[in-house]
Amino acid sequence: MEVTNEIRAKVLIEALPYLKRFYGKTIVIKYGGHAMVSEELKEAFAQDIVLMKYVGLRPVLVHGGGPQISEVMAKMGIKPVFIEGQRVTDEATMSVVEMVLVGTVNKSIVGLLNRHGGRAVGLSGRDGQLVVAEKMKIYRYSGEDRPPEIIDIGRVGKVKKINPEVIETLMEKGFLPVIAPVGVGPDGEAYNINADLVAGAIAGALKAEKVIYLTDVEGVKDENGQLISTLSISQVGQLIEKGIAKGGMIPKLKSARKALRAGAQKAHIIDGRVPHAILLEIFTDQGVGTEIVSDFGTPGIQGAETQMI
Ligand SMILES: Nc1ncnc2c1ncn2[C@@H]1O[C@H](COP(=O)(O)OP(=O)(O)O)[C@@H](O)[C@H]1O
Ligand SMILES: CC(=O)N[C@@H](CCC(=O)OP(=O)(O)O)C(=O)O
Repeated sequence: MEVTNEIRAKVLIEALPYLKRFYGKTIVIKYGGHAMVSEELKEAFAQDIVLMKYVGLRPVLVHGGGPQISEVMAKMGIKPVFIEGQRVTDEATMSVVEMVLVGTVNKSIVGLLNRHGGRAVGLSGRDGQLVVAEKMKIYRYSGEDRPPEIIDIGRVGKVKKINPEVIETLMEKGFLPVIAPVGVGPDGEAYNINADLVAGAIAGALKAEKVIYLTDVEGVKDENGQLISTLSISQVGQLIEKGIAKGGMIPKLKSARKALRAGAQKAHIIDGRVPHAILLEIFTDQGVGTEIVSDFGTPGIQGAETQMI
């Protein structure tokens, strides 16, 4: 198709209401390890983030790196094990996690963004006590008259508190924070935290306009494999309880629900394999993936879902 000047102008004008609406607003983006595939996609991703920043939005990036951790573990002869989407993390695994997330993945994203003029600064949740962690226990429902089974998954954390001052200070000075999901425990020790949970907690603490999870599926699918375009937080429990949302989708949905309850406006789960997925979501009428919205006043559907506490 020939791109005429008329089409070029139309595309820019279509973005105008979104530019006005989101000017000065904080957008938290979770960049999943599965979305960091080709060089071409990484470049498109970096352009989107830097463009957002230059048109006056305040992006904050939280990245994952699960597949990259598993790859290094495999080379070391350690077999990755996941329970409810959480990596079982013993001491040896924790060293690999921190080395890969903070030492390799974080630095390469910072480098990529800075090549595009992003003024990115890399941090882990240990810097400035940004992400205070406590040990996560997994409680599994084991029948009506029985106490829940407690599963110990090692040095895996959940977010206890976010101290956002360090990222606020960086953003005020025009820097772009890029955060690796490693938290700090009460004795200064490192905790491995699922990046979705960190992104949601940061979005909640910053009362972000949006939290966007970039992943490797179109969005959340229903029991028939059809894309759900809008989901309210009261439907999240049921999707998990019925086993429709499984594995890595569970922490995304729970974290989105938590972010919205804490004051973030909206969450989106979108396909990071689509070039410029973020721009399409924020600046066009079409919207992509699944949006998750609040429905205060509607009681949540509670069930016997496995709880990550
Ligand atoms: N209901 C669902 N809809 C869409 N994806 C789902 C659903 N349930 C489970 N998933 C799985 O969740 C995965 C995304 O989570 P994950 O692998 O952790 O990605 P990331 O590394 O991007 O965080 C998808 O690839 C898909 O296999
Ligand atoms: C506890 C836990 O599972 N932590 C994750 C942290 C990285 C992550 O979340 O990466 P993705 O977003 O790419 O999946 C892990 O070890 O894989």
